[in-house]
Amino acid sequence: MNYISIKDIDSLSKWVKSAIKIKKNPLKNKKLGKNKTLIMLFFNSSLRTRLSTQKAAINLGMNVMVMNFGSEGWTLEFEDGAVMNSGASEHIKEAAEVVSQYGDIIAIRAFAGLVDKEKDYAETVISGFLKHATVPIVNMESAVRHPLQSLADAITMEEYKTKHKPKVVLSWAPHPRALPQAVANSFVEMMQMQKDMDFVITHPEGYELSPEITKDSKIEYDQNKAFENADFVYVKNWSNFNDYGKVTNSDPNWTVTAEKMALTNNGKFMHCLPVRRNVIVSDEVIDSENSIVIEQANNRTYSAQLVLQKILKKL
Ligand SMILES: CCC[C@H](NC(=O)CCC(=O)O)C(=O)O
Ligand SMILES: NC(=O)OP(=O)(O)O
Repeated sequence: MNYISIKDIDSLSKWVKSAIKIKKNPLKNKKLGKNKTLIMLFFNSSLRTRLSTQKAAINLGMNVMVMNFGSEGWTLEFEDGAVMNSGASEHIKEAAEVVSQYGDIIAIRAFAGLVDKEKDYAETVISGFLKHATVPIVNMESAVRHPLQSLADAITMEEYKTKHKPKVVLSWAPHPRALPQAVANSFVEMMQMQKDMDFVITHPEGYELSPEITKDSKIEYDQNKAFENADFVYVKNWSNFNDYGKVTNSDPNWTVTAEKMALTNNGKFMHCLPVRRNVIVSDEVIDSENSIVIEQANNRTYSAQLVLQKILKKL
């Protein structure tokens, strides 16, 4: 069993309930991971994913090895049949098979390069590990998806929802750098699995996410209209998908302010973090009692622990 996409989950409601049960007694399965090793490979920076996934493994009694592959590992070649006479020092085939000798589960973070859309949306890096590794693979944010994050998001909304069918808004906000679409993609895919939520995506025209992700999800180009009567406001920047990897809009009118949150139904503010204060969201909003970003980050441990637990039980 691998965990690459939120769609690897057979029943989101059952997984969310199981994660909340784990949260109530996180050391219940302390023996399950005894003498099993989680290897975490980071091609990019992390705070929450690195610490929460390691904490989850420790809660299950696992050994953990962490490597900053991006700065400490060899440059990898992902093309089969490549003549390796230039940059790459090692082929993914050897790297994945060798790492598989040292661990029982491999977790990988490798962000989108945001240069070659085809390469990124082919999930080249994590697909290379999936193809050549001989142990299960967990996605800690790939080019296209961040399923540990969106499972934690689902757990958090379950804990904080106050009505049967809450209105949930995914809102773009400006950012000075070109960021991946992965977090937004996984949030959309998770929301499409929710049975009783009213979901809308809001962003400037031209900032549509991949239509293969959004499918028939509702899109509202007027942010204020989207915020009206919302119960949850999930905010995330992403770089342009159509003009791939570019920052073509930095409009500060999309920054989430108290005035915009006043349009909601006393809505909760959510963000995966890290967040650029006073660019993505004002201090007033993220410091308000309606902000649940810290509990959302806390739930990353239980999202990861449920995934690892399910994989360990199948080893
Ligand atoms: C969980 C989010 C990870 C990453 N975020 C960033 O790279 C933010 C970097 C910055 O704000 O400088 C992203 O947007 O995918
Ligand atoms: N939300 C999240 O994945 O945070 P990090 O990038 O700090 O791991």
